[in-house]
Amino acid sequence: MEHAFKVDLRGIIDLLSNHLYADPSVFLRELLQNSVDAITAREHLGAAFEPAITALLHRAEGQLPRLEFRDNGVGLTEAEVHEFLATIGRSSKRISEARDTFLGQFGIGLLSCFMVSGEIEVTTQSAAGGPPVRWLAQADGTYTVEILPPQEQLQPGTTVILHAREDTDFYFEYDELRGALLNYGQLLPYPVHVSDGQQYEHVNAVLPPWLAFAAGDISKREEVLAYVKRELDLEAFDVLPLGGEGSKVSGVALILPYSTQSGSRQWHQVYLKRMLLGNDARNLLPEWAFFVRCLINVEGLRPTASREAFYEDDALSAARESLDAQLRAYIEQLAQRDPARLEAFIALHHLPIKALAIENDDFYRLLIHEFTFETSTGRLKLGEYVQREHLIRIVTNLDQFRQIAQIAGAYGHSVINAVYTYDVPLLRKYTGIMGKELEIVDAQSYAMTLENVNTGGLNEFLARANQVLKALGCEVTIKRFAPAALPALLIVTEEQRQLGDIQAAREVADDLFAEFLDEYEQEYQLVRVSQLHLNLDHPLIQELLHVQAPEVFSRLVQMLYVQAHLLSHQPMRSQELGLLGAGLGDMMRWGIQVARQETLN
Ligand SMILES: Nc1ncnc2c1ncn2[C@@H]1O[C@H](COP(=O)(O)OP(=O)(O)OP(=O)(O)O)[C@@H](O)[C@H]1O
Repeated sequence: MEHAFKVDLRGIIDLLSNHLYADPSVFLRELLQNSVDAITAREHLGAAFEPAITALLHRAEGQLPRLEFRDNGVGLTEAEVHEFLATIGRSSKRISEARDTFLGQFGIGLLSCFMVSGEIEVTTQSAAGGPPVRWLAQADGTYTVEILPPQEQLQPGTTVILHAREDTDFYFEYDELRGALLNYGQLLPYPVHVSDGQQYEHVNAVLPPWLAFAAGDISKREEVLAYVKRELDLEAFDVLPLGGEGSKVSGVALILPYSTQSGSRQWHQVYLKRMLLGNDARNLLPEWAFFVRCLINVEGLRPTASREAFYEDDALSAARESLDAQLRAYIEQLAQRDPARLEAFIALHHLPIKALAIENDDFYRLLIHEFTFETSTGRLKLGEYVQREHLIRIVTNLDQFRQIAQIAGAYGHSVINAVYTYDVPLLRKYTGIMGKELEIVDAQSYAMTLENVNTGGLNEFLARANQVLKALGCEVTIKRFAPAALPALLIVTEEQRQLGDIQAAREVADDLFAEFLDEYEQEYQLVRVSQLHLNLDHPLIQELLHVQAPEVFSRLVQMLYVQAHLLSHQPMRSQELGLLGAGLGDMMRWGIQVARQETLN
């Protein structure tokens, strides 16, 4: 036996309201869209008429409001009412030859009215003639069809009547209704009016200036920026037109005036055939473009049933590629025409731009020289850096960078501090794309490049100096290096640095934490010592070689150590602070002694 499916309309309404549509106000979008389609269909018949869509609110004392939504479109015959209004999923538009010109196609949109009204009443006069028909549908899935007496003067068109419920009263307030119609219908090609008997408005009388700007009128630029500031509360960094001749997409991209991250919530205004679809263009814009907000109208794409996104098809890919190319072109043009503005743009949005450069070679070539890095010779654009250096030297740890930065300059090197997000992959890519070698530098291997000294005659001196600093875990070497004004350089290994941190923490910790730190410290006891490189080219070191008095010698070596320690930006432990205090005390005492001696003489 063959049976027909039964449909539980309440289940379907629940599905639509809770799972398909973002919020109940979309019933107005669906009504608008049906009216626009009906007017378009009537125009296809070649009829001459003034298209009009009107939303009329009726509010009577003590009663819930009623909305009459009228259009003078093609209307429906009795047979069409049964076929299209009363059959869920059946749409006159899908079977039409002109289906591409219509907004609707799924045959479910009208049901969204049940989200705000217990019944839907449709009165319609077909452009094909015949009597007017009234269709009255209940949310329980029952409906009646009534043939009304023919009226000579009646123009084709359709009126949908909805009755507010207690819980949906809000959507029937004049301001709310006007706002929603403006939101959805601002760009529609047919006039949309709203009235409650006292107030009246032509909702889409004024088109927003971005439409003309997108169509090529660049004189509208300032107007667009002012409009965006007023209506969207956005002081855009820049605005660029999207689309162009023959494009399915036309609109504007607003460059955000603040930094944003890829995960942050994004809004756009996306219109399909000039009807607002929603605020999400996620599948229309390239992923990397999270620093733009778009106001955009799309012509040849298919919406999903919820009408809040587009079908993933070839047309969508083509539109996305075209937007991708236009946003890139904007950045390219900034690079060529307005370097100062590009700099400001990069400063704002460097993270997404760097991410894009890492993944895209063309983009990399275009912008890599524009990125600014901290180097041992100040902040530099990579373009300036590579002109000066024959090798790119990068340091990936901040402490190491500080140590190396002290001496690199004297060797004619500049090193890049590459500790920030994307720096390393971005710079590493340079060799492959631009052909310049890159070296990741660390402080110890860098210290190896200091010039060794024949220590033959200095062994005794080195033994004494090492004896002084042994308790601090520091080994003394003697080298020649530039700058000659730097008497000593302290190089601390990563492990040693952590030990320094642990010891500094241990000194201020309470008992329980101190115990834990003690244990932790044990693990680090075996690590290599730090190294104090004394600079033989420095006059002070030359003199130190001849100092015999043990007390003076120790103090001088300790003070050289403390000075180098300070310059290396290491945390000062109580040992170093103690040495600094005692050393300064001695220096002052000795100075006073010398002064006294001079007075006596
Ligand atoms: N204002 C109207 N004038 C003339 N016909 C209408 C009107 N509103 C609805 N219809 C008819 O009712 C059918 C069903 O409308 P409904 O809004 O449910 O779906 P649709 O517009 O075809 O598709 P979608 O679900 O994508 O909106 C339409 O295909 C159209 O034939």
